[in-house]
Amino acid sequence: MRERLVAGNWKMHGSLVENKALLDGVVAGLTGLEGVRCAVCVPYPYLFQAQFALQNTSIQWGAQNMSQYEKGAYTGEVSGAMLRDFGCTFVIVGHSERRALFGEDDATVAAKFVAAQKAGLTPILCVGESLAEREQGITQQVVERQIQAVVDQAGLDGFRHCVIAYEPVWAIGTGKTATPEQAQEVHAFIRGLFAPHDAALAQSLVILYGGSVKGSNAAQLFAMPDIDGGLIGGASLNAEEFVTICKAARR
Ligand SMILES: O=C[C@H](O)COP(=O)(O)O
Repeated sequence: MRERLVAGNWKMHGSLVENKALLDGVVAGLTGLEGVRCAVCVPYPYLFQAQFALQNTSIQWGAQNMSQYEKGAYTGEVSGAMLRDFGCTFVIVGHSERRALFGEDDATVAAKFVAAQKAGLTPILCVGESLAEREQGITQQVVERQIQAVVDQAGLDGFRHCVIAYEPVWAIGTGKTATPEQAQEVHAFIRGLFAPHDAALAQSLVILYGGSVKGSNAAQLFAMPDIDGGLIGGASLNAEEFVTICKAARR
């Protein structure tokens, strides 16, 4: 049986004071919870704060981006090894905000995926179509292209130690959630891309849904056969809401 995972993506939110309350609330709410792995992906400056608060808990932590380069003259960049130094398990790569606002193309995302694994991190690879692409009926082509770019650099083997997050861009931060059926259709499609090459790998892939997941809609989404958990933006900034979502993902 595939494991369940719920990861929070705080995006560019928080402060030392706010984070303390949020982390305390998450720890209190999730202590003793079994049947689901929980994590938070925090802004770089707060990695140490997350590590300090979560190190003796079952909750894991990670970053929201990293450099594709190992080290060197790359002003402003953060390497995978640096994230490991702060105990990160996960790093998000290819979030649609990085793709759309910071010019990350498929090849760059793939290079980051490879660099993350090299550093011992588990990449959470985000894929998903825009509203225009959905309306053109090319959701599957877009998602396949984004995944193929990573297969080209990481090989199929690269997918043995990663998480995929399907995040339709039109559902991110908009309050407009994909219906469980819409999400399931794409999740099954993603799994199906791997099945002809390696059926066991396809079955073992952890595929999260992201896009306006809330305490009130999480259970219906997580009830779908190919949805293994969620990547949670806005709702991960509220401890009670995040805990509710994590509980909804329990097996
Ligand atoms: O990484 C998380 C996604 O972008 C979803 O964000 P959201 O839950 O605020 O819609």
